[in-house]
Amino acid sequence: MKNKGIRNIKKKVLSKNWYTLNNYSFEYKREDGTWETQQRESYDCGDGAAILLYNREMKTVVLTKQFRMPTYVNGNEDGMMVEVCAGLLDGLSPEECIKKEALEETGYKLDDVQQVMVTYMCPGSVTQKLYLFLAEYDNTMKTEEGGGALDETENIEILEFEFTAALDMISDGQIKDAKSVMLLQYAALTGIFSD
Ligand SMILES: Nc1nc2c(ncn2[C@@H]2O[C@H](COP(=O)(O)OP(=O)(O)O[C@H]3O[C@H](CO)[C@@H](O)[C@H](O)[C@@H]3O)[C@@H](O)[C@H]2O)c(=O)[nH]1
Ligand SMILES: [Mg+2]
Repeated sequence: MKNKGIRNIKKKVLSKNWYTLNNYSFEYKREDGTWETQQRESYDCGDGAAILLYNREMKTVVLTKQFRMPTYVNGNEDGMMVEVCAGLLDGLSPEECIKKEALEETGYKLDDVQQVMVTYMCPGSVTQKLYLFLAEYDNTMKTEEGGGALDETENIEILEFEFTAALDMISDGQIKDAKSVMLLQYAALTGIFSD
């Protein structure tokens, strides 16, 4: 840890169930050189990877739809979220993870994936680092049914949209998952569908 303005970090586990909630107390060096003690709760749900599957010829993208409880209890009417395929690393490299998740959730077997960004999605309270990928797909790569791992009760619906329709879904609020917005807008900004 390289920041000389931070010292005496102490971790206390507040909750350790599915994921882990820690409280960190630490000393922070202010501009006038004095040290102040701060407390920050920090939710550790592991790092993850997400991927936008796109087909250049058909100008389509593959997305998923699933129930997300944390959104249901905070204003998302039916709790359903349209998202790019994503999952937690669970000890795999980001690339290994996203290939496994893509097969499990969408049924597409990917060989080439392109990492385009690494982001902290909620840096004030969640430790998660998220690796964002793009990959081309076509029908020959659909080797499995998809839908998510049965033992994880994921119940994932696979959706295929015209790219322009997916962008419209951001504007009209049907897509409101940050990683999905970022990847779709990245695709638009870098012109992956232009010849
Ligand atoms: N029993 C139980 N199961 C849980 C719990 N929390 C999550 N799960 C299960 O664990 C699965 C994890 O699936 P993944 O595909 O690995 O992850 P995800 O939930 O799709 O995505 C996570 O990572 C993304 C990328 O980092 C994140 O964007 C997303 O918000 C989430 O944290 C979930 O689908 C769900 O079935 C819990 O508290 N209890
Ligand atoms: Mg997932």
